Amino acid sequence: MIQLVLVAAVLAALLYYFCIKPMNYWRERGVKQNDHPVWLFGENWRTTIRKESFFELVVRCYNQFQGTRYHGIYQLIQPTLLIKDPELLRKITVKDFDHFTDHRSFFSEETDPLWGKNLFTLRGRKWREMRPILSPSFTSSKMRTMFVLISKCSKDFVNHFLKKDQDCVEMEMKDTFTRFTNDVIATSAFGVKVDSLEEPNNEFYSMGKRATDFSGFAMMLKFIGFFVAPDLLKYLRISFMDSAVNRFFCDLVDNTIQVREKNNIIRPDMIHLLMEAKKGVHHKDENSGVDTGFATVEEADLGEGHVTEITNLDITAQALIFFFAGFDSVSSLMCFMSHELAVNPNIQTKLRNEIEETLAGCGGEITYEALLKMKYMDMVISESLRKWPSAVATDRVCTKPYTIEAMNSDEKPLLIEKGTTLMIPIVGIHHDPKYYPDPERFDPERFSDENKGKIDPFTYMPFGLGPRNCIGSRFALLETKLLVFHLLSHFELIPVEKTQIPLKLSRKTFNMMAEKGFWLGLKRLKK
Ligand code: HEM
Repeated sequence: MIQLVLVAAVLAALLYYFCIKPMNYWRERGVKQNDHPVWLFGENWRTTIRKESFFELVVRCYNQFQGTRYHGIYQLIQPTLLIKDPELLRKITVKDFDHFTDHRSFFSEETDPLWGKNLFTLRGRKWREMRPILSPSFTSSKMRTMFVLISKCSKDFVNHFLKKDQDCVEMEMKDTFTRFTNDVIATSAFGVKVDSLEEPNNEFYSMGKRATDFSGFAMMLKFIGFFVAPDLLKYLRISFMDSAVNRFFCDLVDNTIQVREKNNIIRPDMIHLLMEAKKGVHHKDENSGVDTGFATVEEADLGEGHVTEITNLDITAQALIFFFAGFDSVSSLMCFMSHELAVNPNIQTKLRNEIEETLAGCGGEITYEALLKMKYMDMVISESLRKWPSAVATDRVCTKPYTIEAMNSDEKPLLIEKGTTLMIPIVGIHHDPKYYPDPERFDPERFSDENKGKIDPFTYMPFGLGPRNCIGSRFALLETKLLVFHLLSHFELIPVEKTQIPLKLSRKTFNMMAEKGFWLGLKRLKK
């Protein structure tokens, strides 16, 4: 009997400690929070039972407690401070960046070295060392070099469909665009040439799909496990990534490095820069400080004669995060943009007119400079990223205690403890009518020369904010512009029977996917 009581007491204590107590974290600090958070699941309950997409979750959380600058939520059992006020976002991501240098990570270097060592997950000094090594891969001069590689992939892509000799080709765009982004990142990050439309089952593409497949219930459970009890998973040596995928990418990078070293091959790609860094050679290029879009943080002072030690595993980890981001986020942007162009034919016509004028202006062959000068292209992409940001939210972890001073009588100074997670609700802000009237309307004019000056930079953040923003934003934009340029030069994007209008988001995947896929028709233009 005593044993039974003891077991019950221990269970009750565990239940209280793990399920109930964490859900009072914000209340105890006088911060507004949901009165009845779901034990153990917090705000993630509806996504777990697939009643809500992550996009919907972020918008719903953002809209709680209107008029406050921040409030508390629970991501599973993790207390998270959701920041809504643009000025506070500026402080956290730029001015007082020193207190919030890290992203949250639940991967361990031991069980998932490729996830644990990549730039997104790296923390503190390790991140400060790695970011300046990778930044030179994305400067304007590197983008000019990439332009040639990406142009080739874009032309191959369009030719593949021109060869079909059909007036209209109907297809699911996520699969199609992912094949394109796969080939682009394969050549520019890994130095590998593949054509995933002509060879649909090539190993690079299959492994990429396996590495980025986060669908399914088992994956959902794994995610929850990593979130709620990362140490337990580490102890049990459960890894996030499939071991075959790990091996494939590690072998690929090892072999590439060996062949290049043996044959003295120099290719202007990311593996080359990392190989140089491994030897202790640092490339200084324009913007080689941490380019944030809003501020430039100089390269970290690592001390006299400091040489960052880089292993082949580090190189693979960085190449893999580039691959992951390039594979999925960019293809999502292309899908949403194509959908909007298909359902807004007047916008598509205006963009095609600009494409034709630009092409005529540069003698029938698009140049890097001419592409970058296209204003309407820029406006359409900016609006696509506003309405459908591939990353619906991002985060920061407090690395040094920080106080948010009170701004009005409803607030008290709030001490943020080291280790606290903060959410930057990108999609919530992008859909706030206060900043973007009629937010569901797709309207590139919001970003015209006349209007864009009115947008507060801290209310537009598809690539995040401050020194920890997206390192690949220029690359993503260049790739999307080139693809759309070549595509619209030859085809009209049209809705077909299977096109879902209005588009609904899938509740089954972690990444942004359309519930019924992105079905569209490519109708050949009569020339
Ligand atoms: C449309 C495409 C893309 C979108 C919307 C996107 C968005 C983002 C966002 C929101 C973040 C977090 C920023 C923050 O916390 O402030 C991020 C980080 C990152 N992105 Fe992207 N991204 C895209 C494409 C790419 C590409 C093509 C690459 C690489 C080739 C890339 C590499 C990275 C890396 C390495 C980080 C972590 C940076 C760090 O922690 O220092 N992304 N991205």
